[in-house]
Amino acid sequence: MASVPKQRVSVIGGGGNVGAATAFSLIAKGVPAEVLVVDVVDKAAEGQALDISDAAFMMPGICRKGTFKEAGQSDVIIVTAGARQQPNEPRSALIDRNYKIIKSIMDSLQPIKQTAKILMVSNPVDVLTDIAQKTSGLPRNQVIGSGTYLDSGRLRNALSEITGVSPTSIHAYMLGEHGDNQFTGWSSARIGGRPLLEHPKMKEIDLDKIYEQIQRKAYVIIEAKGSTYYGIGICAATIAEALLNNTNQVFPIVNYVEKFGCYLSWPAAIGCDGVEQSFDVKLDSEECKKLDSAINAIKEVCSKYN
Ligand SMILES: NC(=O)C1=CN([C@@H]2O[C@H](COP(=O)(O)OP(=O)(O)OC[C@H]3O[C@@H](n4cnc5c(N)ncnc54)[C@H](O)[C@@H]3O)[C@@H](O)[C@H]2O)C=CC1
Ligand SMILES: CC(=O)C(=O)O
Repeated sequence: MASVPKQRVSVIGGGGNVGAATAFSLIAKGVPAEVLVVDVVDKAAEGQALDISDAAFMMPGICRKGTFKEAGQSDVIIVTAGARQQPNEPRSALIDRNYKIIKSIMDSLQPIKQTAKILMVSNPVDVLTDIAQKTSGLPRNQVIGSGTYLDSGRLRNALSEITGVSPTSIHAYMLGEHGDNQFTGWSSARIGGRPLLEHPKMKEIDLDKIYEQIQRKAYVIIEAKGSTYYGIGICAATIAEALLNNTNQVFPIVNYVEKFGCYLSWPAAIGCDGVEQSFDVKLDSEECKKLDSAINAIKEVCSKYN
């Protein structure tokens, strides 16, 4: 039998769609980690872990079912547990159902390894990251959420179709909240070292229409097939890889930004200590107003649930 990798990543809620897609993405990306699938429904965790372990036979990672106690001793703990949206339901409506689940999960994980990093994915992710940090007892830099990394990927794909440039060479963010209060950071967007909006193909584009397409994409997928999971699976696995390998890659993710006094979706460099650096994004006056709306919406919910 091959030796067990030294680093461990646990996926809580791994019996469900997002958790299984995340565990599978970790294995398929070749992350050399022991991936534990943990779920309150033991049989779902067992089935997903066995299925994903079949995909791992030629990869450096391994996958098995795990317990909450084992998960608490992981290097990275990814939380995807909880209720998902019904068609047309906003993410914010999940808070009543999911905040109790997140609090009970943080209790079940205790004692949590002091160097562990928690990556929240369950929605509403900006608020639940705040709740997870407070209930886990870990420092703020070690508790983050996937935030608008997924939305920014959706944006970069759409911009790639318009400009004909690879999405990896388009630097553009959805910011604020992974929810209805997200906004596009058009004024900070860059392509080939130039402002994105100066690209000839962007001149005749309706920016509001692109924004709406990105902001609505999850609703469209949920209406069509019930839930979204492949995109977030690869996003969560990529963030986990940055945490394990200390890459200091910049992601628009949920992190605590001192000057705003709350967790929100904002660019940060991610390494082995969690958040290594947060950035001051250049915004125009309209974008500043949208940022204020996102901060107010997040703070209002946080104040009710803490
Ligand atoms: N942040 C993001 O970009 C995204 C977030 N999500 C969110 O991810 C969450 C999960 O969505 P799906 O996987 O589609 O739902 P799902 O219903 O397929 O899976 C949820 C899983 O959580 C488990 N669970 C419930 N309570 C638990 C507990 N106390 N401990 C451990 N496991 C528990 C369930 O047994 C189930 O296996 C939802 O909140 C959804 O909104 C979904 C897509 C993208
Ligand atoms: C469900 C969700 O949060 C998303 O796909 O963006």
